[in-house]
Amino acid sequence: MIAPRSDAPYRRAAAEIVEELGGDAERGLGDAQAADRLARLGPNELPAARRRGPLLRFLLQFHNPLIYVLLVSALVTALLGEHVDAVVILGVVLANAVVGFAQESRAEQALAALAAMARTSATVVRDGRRLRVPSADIVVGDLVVVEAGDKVPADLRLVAVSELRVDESALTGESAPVAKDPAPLEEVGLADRRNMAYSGTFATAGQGSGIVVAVGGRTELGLIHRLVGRTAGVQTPLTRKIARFGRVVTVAILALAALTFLIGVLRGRPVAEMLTAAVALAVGAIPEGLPAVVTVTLALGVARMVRRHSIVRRLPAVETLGSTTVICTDKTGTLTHNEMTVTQVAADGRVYEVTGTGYAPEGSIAHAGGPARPGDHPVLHACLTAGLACNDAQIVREGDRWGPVGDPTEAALVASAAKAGIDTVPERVDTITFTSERQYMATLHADGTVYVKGSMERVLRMCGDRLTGDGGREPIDHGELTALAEGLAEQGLRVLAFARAELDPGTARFDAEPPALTFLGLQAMHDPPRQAAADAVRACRTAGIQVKMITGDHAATARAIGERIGLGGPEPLRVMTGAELAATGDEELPAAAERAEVFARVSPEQKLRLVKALQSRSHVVAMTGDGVNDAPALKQADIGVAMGRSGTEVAKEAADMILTDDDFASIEAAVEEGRGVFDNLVKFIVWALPANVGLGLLLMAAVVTGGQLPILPVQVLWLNMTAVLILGLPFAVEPRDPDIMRRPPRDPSLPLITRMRAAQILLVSAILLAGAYGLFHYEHGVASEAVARTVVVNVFALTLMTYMFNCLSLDRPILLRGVRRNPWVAVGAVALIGVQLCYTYAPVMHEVFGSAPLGGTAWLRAIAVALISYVLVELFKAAYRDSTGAVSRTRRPTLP
Ligand SMILES: Nc1ncnc2c1ncn2[C@@H]1O[C@H](COP(=O)(O)OP(=O)(O)OP(=O)(O)O)[C@@H](O)[C@H]1O
Repeated sequence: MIAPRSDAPYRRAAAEIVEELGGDAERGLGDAQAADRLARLGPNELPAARRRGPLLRFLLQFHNPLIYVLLVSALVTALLGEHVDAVVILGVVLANAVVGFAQESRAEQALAALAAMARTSATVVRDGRRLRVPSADIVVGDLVVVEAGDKVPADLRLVAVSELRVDESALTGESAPVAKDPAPLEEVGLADRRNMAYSGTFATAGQGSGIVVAVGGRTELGLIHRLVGRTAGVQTPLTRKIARFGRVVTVAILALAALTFLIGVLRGRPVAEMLTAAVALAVGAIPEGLPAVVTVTLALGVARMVRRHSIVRRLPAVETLGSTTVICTDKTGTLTHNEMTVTQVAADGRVYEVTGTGYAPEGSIAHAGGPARPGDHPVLHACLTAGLACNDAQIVREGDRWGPVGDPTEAALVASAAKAGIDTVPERVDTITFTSERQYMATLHADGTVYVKGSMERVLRMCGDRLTGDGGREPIDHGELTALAEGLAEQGLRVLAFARAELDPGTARFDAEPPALTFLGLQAMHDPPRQAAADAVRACRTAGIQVKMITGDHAATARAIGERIGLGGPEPLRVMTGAELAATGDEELPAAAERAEVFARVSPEQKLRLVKALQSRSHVVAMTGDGVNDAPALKQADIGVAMGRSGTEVAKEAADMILTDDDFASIEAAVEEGRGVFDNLVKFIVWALPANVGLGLLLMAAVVTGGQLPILPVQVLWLNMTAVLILGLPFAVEPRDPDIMRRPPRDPSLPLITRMRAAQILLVSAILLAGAYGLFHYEHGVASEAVARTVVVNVFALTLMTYMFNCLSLDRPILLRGVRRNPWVAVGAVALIGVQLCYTYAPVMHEVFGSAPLGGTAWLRAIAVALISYVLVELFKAAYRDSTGAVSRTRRPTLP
């Protein structure tokens, strides 16, 4: 890949590099020094993929078969001496390009803004203090700290590590994490990649620190990036499908236009007239605006989701969200606030009540109605001390509130210890960190004491006896303690168990596992459920979406919280534990996974199995996760959702969507937006296509029956420029249907345009054909050709207007309510009437477009067609609604 150079940083001693870069391997750079380097050398960003310049993007708007047709026809028209027509066509082509350019730029801007939001942050040491800064602000010489879950923000020459493992697959394709083991500061050591951590890779375990040797485009990732030059597109499966549909239709219509031309000429009609007919046909029938509308609607949907706290990382997720059938969610932080407060402590056979709220170290500990001074309750004292000793968190005062720094579970233990006046512990010399798999944490202190805390099951297994009030020990009764813990968990409390052991003072390290322990007690903490989450769960149930809780917590805690959030509705919750999951074979798992609402004591690996099991039952699964080990499940899920606040960079990178507020309600909101985007697209397409089909049919009918052309190319262009744009616009800002979350999820295998919608499109096309063709011949009999053509244009414009009202809901009549919900509908209607009056009466329009003034009865006839169309479509919708009876009624998804 990249030839190793003799001066490559991994071939040099870290100390030498630190000196050369003017850094400090302990205190890092100074703030001012870092700011200066940032200003001088620029941000730590990969050079943006070279974007096409605005001029090129504008010119590309002309790269479109329809535009070619128009340009050729402008040329032919000019050669025929019709200069006005030629200019009109060119004007329309230009306007079309401007509109397309503007829409595309808007979509790209929305997506660029998103990319900026999804940027990562990193930990640096500056002036001896650790800070979290945007990765872009990192400069060469910075001392960077990475921990499990972090993305390495720049190329680092490592100076110190502790069990650091790095997933370098982004760089090397090798998926097994690489153990990092740099040479000491002054040495070169093995002179290989183990000395380094590279930008764009992920720390999957342990931690380490290193000096930044390269940033941005100068990192190894940057070099590769330059070689590959990837450009991120705005395409999704849907936009691709629509673009393909557009291409097929375009080719078909061009062929049809050529055929029409040939038939006409063979029948002896003038070539110029047939050319005009063919051009009008091509212009009228090709749905040229469709792909742009789809892209813009998706981009607008993405922008709305940001306002509702979800950042979509991959555009296709917007489409998938609308068809989500199952949401698997974490408990802590997503369904609850992740604000832990210890409310009860069980020690020495007693249960103590702890008062106080939040993380404030203010409150008291009471037993049997009286205060319990820790001095009189040595086991209680030992249990609270263990909570403070085996702990990496702090509580800090912010204004008049106390907040946690670090793991909220641990911060709660700091607060409970403080309430008993315990605030110091012996110096710590070694640690076994907590992981969800390990389920405990252990610390070794200078006086030889080992403190352990973790889940009840795990800690009890390590305990041989328990501490008694007189300082002695007695055998433990597992059954009794388990019952005690479950009693607390059933109240929805998160229960941690505490234990300790004594080693020889001066022991410096843990051997593999902690020794046999003495049980101290339990602390149970309250984590208030989120009210918004409960509402959102209810909304999901109504929308036919199952919500499942997946948690590492105890089954009883999970069940109690699940009940409070309303996961099972009125029915009792079905809980499956990780152990049951492990005992269930791949064949039975899908059915079991579908049945249960709560999965407790589940490991991240089991999440992956669960997603696959649900998908095997044709579910579209959204899954949340925040840890390093959640990444595979997030990738496997149809919608991987990472937590913006608590999530690791690894999880965010694997996810399709990031919640900025970690709240379950935001997932529900995103699903709602996803459904809305889809709905609006369908509405727009169902509304827009009849104009194309109707115009195509009208022109073919005229040529086949040998009559005069009922509409000229410039008049078709007029309709495209006015009616289609003015009336199409309100669809872009159309609010979601109020009953959008009362429908079942969309079946992703269904086509965008179902049979019923296709029938509706054909119905309106037929009305347009009959109305325009009939009135053209009638008017032609009593008035001039110009008048007859003006009537045809007005029939199209007015019918598209009444049809817009039909399409505001695809299944319910909502004429007035629709206007109140979306005032742009009224604006569009009034504007359209305005421009049509201008078209009909302004002399300049007569010149340019060949229109003519209409009398009152001609207007009435055109209006009649529009109204008849409105009524017929409403009847059609009603008939369809009655025949299925399904549309707006709640329906639970049918479970096999
Ligand atoms: N910092 C910690 N130290 C020791 N034990 C812990 C710690 N945090 C949690 N535990 C114990 O481990 C169990 C599992 O915790 P874990 O963090 O895996 O659940 P969780 O992933 O937070 O739950 P959720 O999936 O709902 O977010 C908890 O029930 C608790 O008993």
